[in-house]
Amino acid sequence: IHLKEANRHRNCCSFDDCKLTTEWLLSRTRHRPKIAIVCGSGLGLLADNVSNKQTFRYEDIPNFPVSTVPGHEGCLVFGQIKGKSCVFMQGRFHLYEGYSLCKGVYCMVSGPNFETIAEARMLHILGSDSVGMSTVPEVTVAKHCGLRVLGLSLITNKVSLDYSREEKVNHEEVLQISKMRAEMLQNVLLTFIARSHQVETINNSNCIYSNAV
Ligand SMILES: O=P(O)(O)O[C@H]1O[C@H](CO)[C@@H](O)[C@H]1O
Ligand SMILES: Nc1nc2[nH]cnc2c(=O)[nH]1
Repeated sequence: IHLKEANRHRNCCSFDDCKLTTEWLLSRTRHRPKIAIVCGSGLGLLADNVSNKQTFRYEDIPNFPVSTVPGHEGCLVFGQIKGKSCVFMQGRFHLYEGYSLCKGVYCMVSGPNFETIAEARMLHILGSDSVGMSTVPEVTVAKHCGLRVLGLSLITNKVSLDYSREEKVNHEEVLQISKMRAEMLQNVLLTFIARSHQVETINNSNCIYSNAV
């Protein structure tokens, strides 16, 4: 499947676009890497010595962005190093190429009921990417107190924008998905806490990254 060139420079793909990319890759490789390495300019050779190598050109992967900079081959390379599955990105994406980080807007409604389809459509038109019933009040108060805040929200369900859609959101589904993803979130939290001293260092050096935390 090839996307039109114009589509390739969109900053964000939808959930369904990313799902298609994931399924396409999962069905073509047996590698299930836990380590991913993004190779900088001219450093694509870091992937040269992997065993059981499997290479996909970015342009052949559905919904995948393409590299435009010389020295960035534009390949996703799966392989093993010391028996561990890895994936290398031979070519990365830069702000100056028109790519940017995928940021989302979280919006809160007071609940306890879920938003109606009309309300969901309104939030969508206003630019919201996700909706919950919490977090905003806590963050507002925390910022007033001068605290630095990191909000982690688990996206548990799709919000319906369509009257013909049969499925309705329900709290049981939210709890079920939360339970399924709790371990993953726990790992994110553990890693974050373990590395929080790095964040301190980065903040103290006034690196732009500090704005993300
Ligand atoms: O925001 P938390 O408390 O995680 O729970 C969210 O999930 C519930 C909806 O199923 C609501 O209570 C909403 O606030
Ligand atoms: N407002 C809102 N809060 C949620 N919390 C979990 N799922 C939802 C949802 O679909 N809407």
